[in-house]
Amino acid sequence: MTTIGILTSGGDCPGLNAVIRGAVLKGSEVHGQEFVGFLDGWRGLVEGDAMPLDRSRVRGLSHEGGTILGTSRIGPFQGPQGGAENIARTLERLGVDAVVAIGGEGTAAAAQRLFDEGIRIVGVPKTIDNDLDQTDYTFGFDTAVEIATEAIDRLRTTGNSHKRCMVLEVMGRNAGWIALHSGTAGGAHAILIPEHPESIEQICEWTNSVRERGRAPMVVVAEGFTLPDMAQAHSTKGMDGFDRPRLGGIAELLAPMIQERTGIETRATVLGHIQRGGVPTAFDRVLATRLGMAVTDLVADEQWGHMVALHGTEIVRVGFDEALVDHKSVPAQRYQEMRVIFG
Ligand SMILES: Nc1ncnc2c1ncn2[C@@H]1O[C@H](COP(=O)(O)OP(=O)(O)OP(=O)(O)O)[C@@H](O)[C@H]1O
Ligand SMILES: O=P(O)(O)OC[C@H]1O[C@](O)(CO)[C@@H](O)[C@@H]1O
Ligand SMILES: [Mg+2]
Repeated sequence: MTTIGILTSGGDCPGLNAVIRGAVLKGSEVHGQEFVGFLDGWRGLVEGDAMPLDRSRVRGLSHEGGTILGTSRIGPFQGPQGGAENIARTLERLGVDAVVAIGGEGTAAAAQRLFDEGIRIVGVPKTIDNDLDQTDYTFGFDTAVEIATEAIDRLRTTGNSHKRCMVLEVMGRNAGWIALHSGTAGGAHAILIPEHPESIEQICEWTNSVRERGRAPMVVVAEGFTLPDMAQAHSTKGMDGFDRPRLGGIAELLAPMIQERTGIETRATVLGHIQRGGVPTAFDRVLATRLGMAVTDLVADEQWGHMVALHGTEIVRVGFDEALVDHKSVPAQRYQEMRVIFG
């Protein structure tokens, strides 16, 4: 009998619970596996803090947002109990044979290091940012885009009523996927993403041309966007749990610049964690459930150091090392495709 320890790490996102449910149901039914859940991401693994996970615990979970296991940005190499050797001892003490880490590119990087040092670990890709390579989509992204699109629709009506320029800031860290997809779906007049800096003059040219047609400009900006003279993404919120700058606030910076240069009254909205909360879309529930089920096969086949991924409509297996070669950024051509209709 194989016992699997599941953990969720990094920012939470809708669909995590559906993965856990998919894994527990298929693993116990098809492979005779048993499950425990490590609490609060890598912290639970490092400290041996786990809860039992059986069929009854995962009942009805596919539509529930968040993660029943909790999550954090604490790393597996941090603290006196961290590091592969200590973790191996903890796993042995708890009778856990394999670890399933559900997370984004940061979690995959940590899992790769643990795998290199002998831990039997596999992964499931997740993040609203959609920036993990070697998978076409991560669950959570579709839900975030849906929420951001609804925000654009709502900002549009109030913007139109007051003839204002509305600037919406969305998440994504150093990737512009949420901005590009929600901006496209919501018909934004300009979409600003980290991969492709735009000057304030260009942004104002777009907003002016919208006003000249008698419309209220709608600008969507990703939190990681930079103007050409900015050395790094705007950050005034200090560091995260892994000592990286927390991004955000670029919309508040841009709005007065646009207003001053164009004379159009401008308002900024920062959507924030609303993008990560609540129920997953049907697409995310299906993807998450399939990934959760597939990861139990990966464990049964002892294919350590791999994660399940979406290629087209198929669930496939890829090495963490392959997924970590590149960060999945918005390609120039994908941005240019939309940019020709800005303004
Ligand atoms: N290169 C690394 N080596 C060791 N640990 C890492 C590494 N990168 C990230 N981690 C650990 O894994 C945690 C999760 O990574 P991160 O915070 O980047 O989120 P993520 O998995 O990318 O998910 P999301 O982007 O959705 O928040 C980090 O907070 C950190 O503790
Ligand atoms: O929840 P926290 O720690 O504030 O992190 C916010 C970050 O997490 C994400 O939501 C997911 O990686 C990013 O888009 C955002 O920059
Ligand atoms: Mg990430």
